[in-house]
Amino acid sequence: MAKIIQTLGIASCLGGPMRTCGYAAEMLREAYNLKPVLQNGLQLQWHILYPKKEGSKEARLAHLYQRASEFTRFWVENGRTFLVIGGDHSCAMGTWAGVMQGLPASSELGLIWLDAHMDAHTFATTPSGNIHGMPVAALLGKGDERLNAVYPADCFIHPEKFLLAGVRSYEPAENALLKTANVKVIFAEQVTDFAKTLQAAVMQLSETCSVIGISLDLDFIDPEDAPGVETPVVGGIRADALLAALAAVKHHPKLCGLEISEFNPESDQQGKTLRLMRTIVETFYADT
Ligand SMILES: NC(=[NH2+])NCCC[C@H](N)C(=O)O
Repeated sequence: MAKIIQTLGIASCLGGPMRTCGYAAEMLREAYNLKPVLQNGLQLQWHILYPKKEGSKEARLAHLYQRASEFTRFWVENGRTFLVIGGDHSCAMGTWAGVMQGLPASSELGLIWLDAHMDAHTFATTPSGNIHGMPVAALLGKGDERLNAVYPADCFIHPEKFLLAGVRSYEPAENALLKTANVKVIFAEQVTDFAKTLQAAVMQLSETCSVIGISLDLDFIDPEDAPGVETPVVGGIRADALLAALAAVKHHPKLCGLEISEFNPESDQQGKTLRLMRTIVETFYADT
């Protein structure tokens, strides 16, 4: 019997600087169409959302993330494991807002955020104006008015249930926001055995949370292994170490799903990052 994973593609690059990172879901779906036999009969059931054609960037994102949140909310309410394929990483605002809405209380969610960046800016502090540098602030309830208008819910992650790992590029203002909120940050240079780091994170969150999610920005991975991202930063965790870590935690009963973001086909090298995305999905969801 095939194992069916509900998969939401959020085909938008509106939050990032590049114009091609919205294609990840379609490209991954195509890769599965060409080679559909997956490990252990894993099957992805695709739902792909596209932004509206009209309106301001922020209004289009608000609408898109509202729709995305309805999917994850429904899946969580029904106890289904899911996969989300962004889009730029601002898609996390839709994904995890929906998860919290599907839970009896937002405090039941623990989120592990794997990223080279902190993504904890607001419109007041952003150096680039790019919303993909802001989803963490929004999810923690630390957004400014303009950012909150994009965020689709009024429930937020509790800072002690949010953990950021792999960071190696950030600006002082976002670091200050996380420090004030008391969020735990594990910098890339502090990681020696990532499987141990991830296992410890899952164990820690599982003590107080009923549901745990993982949000992966592909730029968490070293650009040597994942060159196809919008904002690469050297010194990341190698792909093998990430795969070993995902394999080590994937059977934890509280894990509700994985989100993968920031794939940029324009800077990929011979399909390396696309193949890695597929391997990540198979490693995380296949039964063995
Ligand atoms: N999701 C990402 N790739 N974020 C990168 C953000 C980079 C920089 N801190 C900015 O705000 O512009």
